[in-house]
Amino acid sequence: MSRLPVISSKRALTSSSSSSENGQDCAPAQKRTRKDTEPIKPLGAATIIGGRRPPLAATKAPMSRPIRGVGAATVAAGPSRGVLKPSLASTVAKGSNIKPTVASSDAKAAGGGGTTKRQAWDMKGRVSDMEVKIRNYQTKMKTVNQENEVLRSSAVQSETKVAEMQKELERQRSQISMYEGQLQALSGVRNELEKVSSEKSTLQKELSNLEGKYKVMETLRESQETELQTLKMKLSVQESTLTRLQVTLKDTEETVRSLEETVARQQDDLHAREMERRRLHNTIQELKGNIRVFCRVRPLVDGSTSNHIQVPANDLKTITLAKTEESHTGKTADTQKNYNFNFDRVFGPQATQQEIFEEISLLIQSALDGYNVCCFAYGQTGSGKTYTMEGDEFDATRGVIPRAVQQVFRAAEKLEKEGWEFTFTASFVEIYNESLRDHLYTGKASKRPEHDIRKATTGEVTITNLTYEKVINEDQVLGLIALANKNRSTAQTAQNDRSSRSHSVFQLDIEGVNSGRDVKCKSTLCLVDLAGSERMLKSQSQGERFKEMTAINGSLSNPGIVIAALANKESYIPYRNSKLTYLLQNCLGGNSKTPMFVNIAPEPDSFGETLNSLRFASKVNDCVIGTACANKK
Ligand SMILES: Nc1ncnc2c1ncn2[C@@H]1O[C@H](COP(=O)(O)OP(=O)(O)OP(=O)(O)O)[C@@H](O)[C@H]1O
Repeated sequence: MSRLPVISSKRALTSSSSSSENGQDCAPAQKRTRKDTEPIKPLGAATIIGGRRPPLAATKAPMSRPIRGVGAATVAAGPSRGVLKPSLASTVAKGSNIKPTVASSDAKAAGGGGTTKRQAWDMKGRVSDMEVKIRNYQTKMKTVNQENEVLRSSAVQSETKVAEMQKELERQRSQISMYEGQLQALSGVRNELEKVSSEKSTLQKELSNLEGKYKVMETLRESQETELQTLKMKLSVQESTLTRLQVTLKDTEETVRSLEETVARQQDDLHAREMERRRLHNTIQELKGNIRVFCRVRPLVDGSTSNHIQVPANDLKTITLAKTEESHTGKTADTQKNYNFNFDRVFGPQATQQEIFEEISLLIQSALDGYNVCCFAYGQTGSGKTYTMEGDEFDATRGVIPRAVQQVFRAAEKLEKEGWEFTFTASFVEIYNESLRDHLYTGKASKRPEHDIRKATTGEVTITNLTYEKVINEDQVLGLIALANKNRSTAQTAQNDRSSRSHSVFQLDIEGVNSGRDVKCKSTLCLVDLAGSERMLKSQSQGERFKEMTAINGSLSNPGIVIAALANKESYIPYRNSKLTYLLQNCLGGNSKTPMFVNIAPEPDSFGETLNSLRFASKVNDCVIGTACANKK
């Protein structure tokens, strides 16, 4: 179909080429053909034969008017039906070449048979020419018709070909659509392939990762295998060692059994020796005296030495108080009066807290052996009683109470290894003006309870509503002492000089049980910081102050009176004379050990009070109370 224009042009070319082949004569003839409306029919010649024509028209007609062959016409129509083969085209070209032949025949005819021109009058000749011409034309027509037939058959062939080609086209189209379908399927496949390939690359990455991990695991496995081998070797070594050790163990168990028997025997020995030690220890203490009095001289505030107090360096038991009496007349020399006192030990101003404690530590030890121990500090205000009993917070300056507590807990710890179990109960009470105040009270001040001293039928003395705190170590006791000091300073603020005029009694009740030996012991360690011992002139004291002074004086002298009564083995011991003696009755009797510190102030103006203190202490020192016995069951 698309080749039609090409064929037309070919046809045009063929036509033009044929024109050029025919020479110039043909071209004007074609032009004329287009202008003429009426073609000249061949029959016209016959008509021409019969009629007369002007010579010009007669000569002109065969020259100018080409006879259009049927074949030529058919050829013109032919190309529109399809593609012409080159052979056909040449045939057509040949067909178209007929024109010049006819034209030349015409020319011959017109010329009257070749180069000879017919005369006008030679009608016969001219007719014959015409007939020749007609015959030529007829021959030509036949040829053209034949060619036409050829062309037709060729066209039919072409149509068949076209139909075949259309069929082919259809087939190819369906093939194309099939291919397109396949292509679509293939593009799906390609997508699938791309997906698969991306999955593949992911899997490859994973694979390479896994390979890496595998390598690591492999290395690990190898190292673990090596380790396993080493362990196996060690195990086998250890197994053989174990076998050896098991044999040794049996031997050792035998040895342990025999050693245990030895230990048990030795523990029995140890216990017997411990009991013997206690007995001997306490015999020594008793020989030394259950009442022991120590004198301690406080250093002067400026560090200088006091002239009226003499503590000989070579005699640790004597103190001399020297008084220079001026001559009344002035004629005689001043006389010096010496007051000599003997005590269990005299400590000069340089004595340390450690030295002080060492002196009583053996007595404190007795508290764990079941003996009641009551340690007093006696002396005028400011003489150093509290310093001796409590001391300062630093290790070197700690007083008797913290050191005693430390010793008791350490000794208890050692005794626990020998089967003893101890329980400790602490209390801290103040006796002021014959009334009791709990130093460990932590409640509201307005709700402070009243206290009273009670004696049970067992002989045990307790204070009602008092805080009795179970303690298990030294630190807890130190915490309670700190609480007591806080309570005391609060009371001190409310009432001036109260602490100087009150007694502070720290008590540690000790109960020990040795269930293995079926032994029990019970004792009380009492550490008492007495009120200032200075005497007040009765004339200076009135009302409450007088009452207070009487109470202090009574309670201070009453321990001495009680001790004296005990020493004299009197039938009535006046414990009830004061709250202090009533509270401490179990610690003052024959069942107790009583160390007492008499503290003296070195200032010259304290001479009188110092003399009084030393006299009182000396009296106590002279008392010999009966043999103490431990509270053991
Ligand atoms: N041996 C000593 N060495 C150094 N300083 C001491 C000594 N004895 C006492 N002092 C100091 O002297 C001052 C008075 O002592 P302390 O308070 O112990 O006297 P006290 O007899 O308890 O008085 P009070 O009856 O008023 O309670 C305190 O500052 C104390 O630190």
